[in-house]
Amino acid sequence: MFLENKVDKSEKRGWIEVIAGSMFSGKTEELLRRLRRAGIARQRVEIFKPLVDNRYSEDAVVSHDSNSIRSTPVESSGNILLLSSNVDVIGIDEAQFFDNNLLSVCNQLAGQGVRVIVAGLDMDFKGIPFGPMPALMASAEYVTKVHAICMRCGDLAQYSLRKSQSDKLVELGASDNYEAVCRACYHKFYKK
Ligand SMILES: Nc1ncnc2c1ncn2[C@@H]1O[C@H](COP(=O)(O)OP(=O)(O)O)[C@@H](O)[C@H]1O
Ligand SMILES: Cc1cn([C@H]2C[C@H](O)[C@@H](COP(=O)(O)O)O2)c(=O)[nH]c1=O
Ligand SMILES: [Zn+2]
Repeated sequence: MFLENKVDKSEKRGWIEVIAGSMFSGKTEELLRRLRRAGIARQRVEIFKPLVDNRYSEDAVVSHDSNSIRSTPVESSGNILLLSSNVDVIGIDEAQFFDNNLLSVCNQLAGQGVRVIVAGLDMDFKGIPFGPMPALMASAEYVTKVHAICMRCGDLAQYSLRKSQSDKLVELGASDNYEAVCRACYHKFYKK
């Protein structure tokens, strides 16, 4: 379980937390948990997600278990900076879909004393690091890797297997088109 630093009223220090993993690994649930706790601590919280992610809702971050929180959809990472005055905590979901400038945006916000919590897929369906996620994981103070359960053998899963033949990097979906699988089941699927 992630434990928050105590708020030091004399000096406002920011940092970056990354929650990374495959689809269905609980990234969004963990993000929502941390943001709700920040709200209980009366911190000012803003949540952003990429405009492209309209899978469940236009203006909410929604988990696979239908938990949700209001969020602002933004077209590019630069918009996050513009919309982040007077906040203590910023949550960003589906970070893999943002441009590579997201790292600089998060570093600037952390430098201004903001706690930045980023959730996203660490790998795409090909097993390749996804968008700005690897750079964010390298720069973050805290990285939490969460795991799903392999839908084929019950082991811990870290891959998002795409069931359709599409080769596009961005293809929205859930269990209709994706399965969480472990390393062995992922490679077995591609050897067939
Ligand atoms: N294969 C799976 N492994 C673990 N949880 C799963 C799986 N398939 C569906 N779920 C559900 O998904 C929830 C996590 O959803 P969510 O936080 O939206 O994940 P993520 O953001 O990582 O895709 C779990 O609590 C569980 O109810
Ligand atoms: C692996 C992979 C996934 N996507 C899409 C599918 C979903 O819409 C999101 C991931 O959502 P989650 O909250 O992590 O379940 O990303 C994609 O576009 N490309 C991929 O390679
Ligand atoms: Zn497996």
